[in-house]
Amino acid sequence: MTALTPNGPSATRGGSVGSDTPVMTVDGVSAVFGHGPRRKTVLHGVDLALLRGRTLGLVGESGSGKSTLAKVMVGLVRPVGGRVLLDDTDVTRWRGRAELFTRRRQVQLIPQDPYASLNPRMTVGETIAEAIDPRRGGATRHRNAVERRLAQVALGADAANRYPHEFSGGQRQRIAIARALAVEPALIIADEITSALDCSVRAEVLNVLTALRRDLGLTMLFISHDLAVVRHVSDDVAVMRHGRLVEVGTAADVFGAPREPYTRLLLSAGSPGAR
Ligand SMILES: Nc1ncnc2c1ncn2[C@@H]1O[C@H](COP(=O)(O)OP(=O)(O)OP(=O)(O)O)[C@@H](O)[C@H]1O
Repeated sequence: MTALTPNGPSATRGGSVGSDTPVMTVDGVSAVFGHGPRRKTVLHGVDLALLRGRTLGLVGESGSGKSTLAKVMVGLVRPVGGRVLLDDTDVTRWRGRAELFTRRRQVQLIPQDPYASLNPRMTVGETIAEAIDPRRGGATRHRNAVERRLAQVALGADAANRYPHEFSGGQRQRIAIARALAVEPALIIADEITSALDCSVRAEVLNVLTALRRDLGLTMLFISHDLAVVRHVSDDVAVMRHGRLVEVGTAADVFGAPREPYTRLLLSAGSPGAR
C-alpha cells in the first residue's frame, strides 16, 4: 500500500522546507493489546510517511492511539500487521541486539516526562556524551560537542556539570532534546513534550524546536493535545481517531480548510485532548 503523505505521494510542495523522501514509512500497521476478552485493536492499518526535514504533528483525542503509534515506530510495541520502513528496510523484522540498538538510535523518542529519558545519576554532560558515543562517552572527551548541543537548546556550557534535578521542567525537556540530537537520529518523536509545562516555559521549548527545525532541518513526529502548539511547530498534520488516521495534510490545509467533519470538530473544540 502507498503510505499517506500530506499531499499524496507525488505532490510538490512549493516553497516549503523538507522533501518528499520518507525517512520512515508506516505501512498498514495494526496493533493489539491484551488477550481473549480483553483483546483490543488499538491501531487499524495505519499508513503514514515521515518526510525528511519536515515535522508532522499528530493530533487526536485521548486514547486514539497516538502514543501506541509512536511506540510502534520506535520498536517498543510490536505490530500485529503491517510494516515500518526505515529508509527502505522493514525494521519490524529486526530482532538481533545490534539491529535493535541501531533502530533505537535512529529513532529517538522524547517522552512527556524527561525524568524517564535522563539518568538522574549522570551529569547532563555525561548524558549527552554517552548519546554522542555510547562506547567512549565522557563529558571531558566530548566537551566541545556537548557544549554545541547545549547551545542548540539555549543552555550554557555550565549545564554540563549539573544533574537533571537541578533544572526546571522546561530546561529538562531541552536537555532531553539535546540528548536526542546528540545521537544524530534519522527521526525524533516528541510525545507530549510540552503538555506538563506552563505557558512561558512551553514557549521556551517551542522556540528551541522552531530554531532547530530551521537550522538543522529536523525530521520529527510531534504528538500533542494542544492544537495551537501543533500549528506552531508542524509542517504537516495527521488526525487520528479510534486508531485510524482520518486526515493527513499540510498544516495550512488541515487548519485552514479541514476536509473531515471530525477534524472540524476538533478544531472547533480547540483542544483534541479535552477529557
Ligand atoms: N500497554 C497497554 N495495554 C493495554 N492497553 C493499552 C496499553 N497502552 C495503551 N493501551 C490502550 O490503547 C489505547 C490507545 O492508547 P494510546 O496511549 O496510544 O492513546 P493516545 O492517543 O496516545 O492517548 P493520550 O493522548 O491520552 O496519551 C487506549 O485505549 C489505551 O487504554
